[in-house]
Amino acid sequence: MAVYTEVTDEDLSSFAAQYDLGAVLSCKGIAEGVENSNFLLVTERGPYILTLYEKRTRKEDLPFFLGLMEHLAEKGIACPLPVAARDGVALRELCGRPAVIVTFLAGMWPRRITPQHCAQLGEALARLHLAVGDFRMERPNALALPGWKDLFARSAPRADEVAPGLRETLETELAALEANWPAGLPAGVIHADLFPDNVFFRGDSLSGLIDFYFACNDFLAYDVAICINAWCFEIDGSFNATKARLLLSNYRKVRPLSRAELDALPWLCRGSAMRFLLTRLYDWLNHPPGAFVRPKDPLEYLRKLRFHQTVRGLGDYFLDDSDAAGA
Ligand SMILES: Nc1ncnc2c1ncn2[C@@H]1O[C@H](COP(=O)(O)OP(=O)(O)O)[C@@H](O)[C@H]1O
Ligand SMILES: N[C@@H](CCOP(=O)(O)O)C(=O)O
Repeated sequence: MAVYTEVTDEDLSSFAAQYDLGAVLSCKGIAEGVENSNFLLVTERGPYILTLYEKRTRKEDLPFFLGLMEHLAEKGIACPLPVAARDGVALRELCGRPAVIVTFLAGMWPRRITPQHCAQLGEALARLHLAVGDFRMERPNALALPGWKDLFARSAPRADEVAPGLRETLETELAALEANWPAGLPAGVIHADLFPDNVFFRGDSLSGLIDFYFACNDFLAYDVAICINAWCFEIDGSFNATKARLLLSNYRKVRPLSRAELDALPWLCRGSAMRFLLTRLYDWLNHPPGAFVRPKDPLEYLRKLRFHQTVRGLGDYFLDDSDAAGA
């Protein structure tokens, strides 16, 4: 994350006094991430994460996110669990922001992605998709086509400052996505931001998933496309087919992918590239002065988008049906 809201010692002590967590021993802003303000809060009971929800996280969506984490934890998915204060309520307010304490998840996110990380990710993503099958709350995806158009409209006047011709590229691609976006694929609750920094490993084993604050209802295969973009490209921009093959084959061992989902992958990958290109572009152009945050590079996602624009089917990803659909 980042830290957008500073919390004074006095604010923190009266906030923590509402919980049965003992005295606060330390509270330190976490530099990673970009969306919300996160602090590592150490109390007499151990380490916790204190999150203050910022700009893109709407207060009315918080019961969905917190309910989802509780549901997943009950289903045996390792993820943070909201901690209730003495009155039984987890969602509170601190420094004028909605705020929650969640349990601390041990592990580290992988700085250098290996094919084995991708294999474990594929299985964990499919398990997540099965585990939410009976989660009854819903949240439409605010960052689907209408949300992309809105972000584009707000960034378009200055887009060419980031790369010459970017405005026109985005406009043309949005029209193509609108004309070709798949319909009727299997849908459910997706994580929607399962990047390497949201997946923890202990040693070589995946130990848990965090950051459910973009979770929403959408096509399950769109979550797969988000992961392909986030995990299967190298720093030099090249696509790593071995990583994608392992991600897909381990996913489908738990949840098979239909023919329609496979055929839709190129468009889902283009849409996912567009989504992260647009949020990064908007954040790049609207960086809050003085905030403790490192905006992410929008052009990384422009390069990924350009790659997917050349793809016509699974073969262009050097994948075939047996990699993805089942042997
Ligand atoms: N439950 C948790 N357990 C351990 N570390 C966490 C937990 N939640 C967040 N973190 C730490 O905070 C960082 C940012 O959290 P994240 O939820 O990704 O923030 P944001 O929503 O702002 O992107 C993570 O990379 C991790 O280092
Ligand atoms: N994953 C997004 C940014 C959101 O950051 P996170 O800290 O919530 O993972 C991106 O890379 O653009």
